[in-house]
Amino acid sequence: MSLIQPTRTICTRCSRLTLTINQSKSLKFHNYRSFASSSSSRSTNRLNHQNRKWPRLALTILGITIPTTYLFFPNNNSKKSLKPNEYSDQKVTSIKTLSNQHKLITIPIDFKSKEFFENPFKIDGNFSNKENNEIVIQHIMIKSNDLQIERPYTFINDPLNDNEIRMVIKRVQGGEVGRVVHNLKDGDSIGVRGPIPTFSIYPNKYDKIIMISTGTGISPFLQFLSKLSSSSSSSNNKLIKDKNLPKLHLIHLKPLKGKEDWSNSNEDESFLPFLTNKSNLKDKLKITRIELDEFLNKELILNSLKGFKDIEKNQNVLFLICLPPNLMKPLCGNILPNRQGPITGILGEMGLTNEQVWKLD
Ligand SMILES: Cc1cc2nc3c(=O)[nH]c(=O)nc-3n(C[C@H](O)[C@H](O)[C@H](O)COP(=O)(O)OP(=O)(O)OC[C@H]3O[C@@H](n4cnc5c(N)ncnc54)[C@H](O)[C@@H]3O)c2cc1C
Repeated sequence: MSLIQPTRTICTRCSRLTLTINQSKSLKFHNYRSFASSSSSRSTNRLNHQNRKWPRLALTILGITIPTTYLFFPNNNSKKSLKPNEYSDQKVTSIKTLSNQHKLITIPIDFKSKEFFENPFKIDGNFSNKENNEIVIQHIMIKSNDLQIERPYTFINDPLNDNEIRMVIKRVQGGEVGRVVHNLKDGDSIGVRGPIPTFSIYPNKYDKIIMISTGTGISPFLQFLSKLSSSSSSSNNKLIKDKNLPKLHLIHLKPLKGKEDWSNSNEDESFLPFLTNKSNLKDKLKITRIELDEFLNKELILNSLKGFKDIEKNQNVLFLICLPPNLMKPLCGNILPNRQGPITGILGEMGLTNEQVWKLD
């Protein structure tokens, strides 16, 4: 059975869309009504009679063919795949309130978008070295249509595993994109581009990886641990197996008194209670919570790093730090414009270098 496809043309006179079935029996929807109403002679009536039949037949054919055509040849504009360099409207399928300031946002990803997670590219533009188990931590950009500004957000899960990206978005006072996201309702759409690489890491290269965060600074670590967990449990990845995983230590500062500890809730399976139960990370992952006392307390940090002394001189330790400037500075020194800056503060005093400490925005 052959499909009769209407040809789409734009009328040069009136610029309106014209659907044409077969060039010889051109049916111009926008002309039909005026043609029929203006005819008065017999011949015109006969023509009218014929024409009355044609539209009915044509409409019947179109009624069958347009939906069929749409099914098999969907319009390109309807595809909503993610692209790193171009915004597309993405549907937000779930919005959960985690605290007064935090919302958990879920955006499903389609089959085509998966390639960016399956074969992620790195900051240097090259594809990740999957054979050597390189893991790329990624973020997406969300834009505010009102002000035409964009902000980066790091998802907390492994999209390849979950077919969706999930993010925790904090609303800060006077914040524009935070306001836009917090006003969304389930089913609304938002402009997204990405994924974009944040940093990449070869976990097998290290004996121990220590991650220190507070608030939404934990997001890159939740993503890293989710990706590590799914790659170590995947049967086709022979190299990252439990025994090859580094020791993992996540030190997450507790929120100030009176604020909700969303990362310790059961609201999402990337959060701490689920991470600690992931069978393939269980023996490797240690989670320490530190009471945040406005300022970073050296004693508390050193206490939480107990056992670290054993490997202090070991080159194979990596610190990943994602803290706001007021906490980053006393721990390891602030990030300088366009570069990491020297390792100072508590970690600097311990003799750690830029090789062993990565500061994250
Ligand atoms: C790589 C990367 C990943 C990120 N991932 C996340 C994420 O997963 N979740 C998330 O919530 N944010 C994340 N951020 C921060 C985010 O991109 C925005 O900076 C933040 O949401 C504020 O944007 P806004 O438009 O709402 O506020 P803006 O209009 O940019 O800021 C309004 C005011 O709030 C201040 N402000 C900005 N951020 C904070 C803050 N954290 N605390 C207090 N005051 C602040 C600004 O200085 C300004 O005065 C990430 C940033 C980077 C660089």
